[in-house]
Amino acid sequence: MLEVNSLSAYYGLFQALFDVDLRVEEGECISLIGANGAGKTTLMRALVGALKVDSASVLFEGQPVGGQSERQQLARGVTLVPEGRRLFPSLTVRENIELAQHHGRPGKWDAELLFQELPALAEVQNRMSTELSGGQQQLVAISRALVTNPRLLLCDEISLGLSPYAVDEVYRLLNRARKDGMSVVLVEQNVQRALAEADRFYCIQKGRVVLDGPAADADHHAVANAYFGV
Ligand SMILES: Nc1ncnc2c1ncn2[C@@H]1O[C@H](COP(=O)(O)OP(=O)(O)OP(=O)(O)O)[C@@H](O)[C@H]1O
Repeated sequence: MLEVNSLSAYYGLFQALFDVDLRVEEGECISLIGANGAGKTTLMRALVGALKVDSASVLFEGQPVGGQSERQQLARGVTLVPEGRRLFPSLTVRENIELAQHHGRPGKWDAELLFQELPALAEVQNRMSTELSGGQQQLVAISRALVTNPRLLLCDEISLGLSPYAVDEVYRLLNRARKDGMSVVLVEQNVQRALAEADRFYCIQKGRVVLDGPAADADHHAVANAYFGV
């Protein structure tokens, strides 16, 4: 479904990614693991079309992503849940979700299905998104992505700063969406969680993939070494 071949990415003269190869198959969940500044967000931005990269280096269903806008990627079924949530503060929960739905693809996921799945969110649907707890805001951010009916969902640090209960809620929603065959790429700072949620993982260090494989068989010692670069 998604193919990344020898991807390099730059911020001006600074090279942030070096020859990254990566695959995501239909229905698969992969985790990107790495220390701060390793290049995970840069990779996500390249996948969603938000960063200019060589057009042949990222292919979604055989079509180049490079040179496409985030909007075009959304229309093709690739949606990012950005780090920091980026909800519209002047809109209610429902308005935030409905606006995203309006810009997304038609499909099964809409505001009504989400409120059915998340009764606690339904109760606060008319509140301003800024009045919600961090965990609830993150559920809104994921909901906004789900109602675009993506085939590939990219999640950047969706558990950051949340309570353990809220983290479980966030992953419960994600796993519910995965049951419909959605593919997922996760950036997750909690390595245990990253391995527990994913089918496969890629460990990135200083812009390079240094270790990858099935998450279930991951050697935690090797992952820790790859993560810290020892
Ligand atoms: N807009 C930018 N301009 C210049 N350099 C940048 C920019 N964004 C990121 N970088 C640099 O690119 C490298 C990779 O950053 P990136 O944000 O992709 O890492 P990350 O693995 O997502 O880190 P974190 O976990 O802190 O979010 C870092 O050295 C960072 O300083």
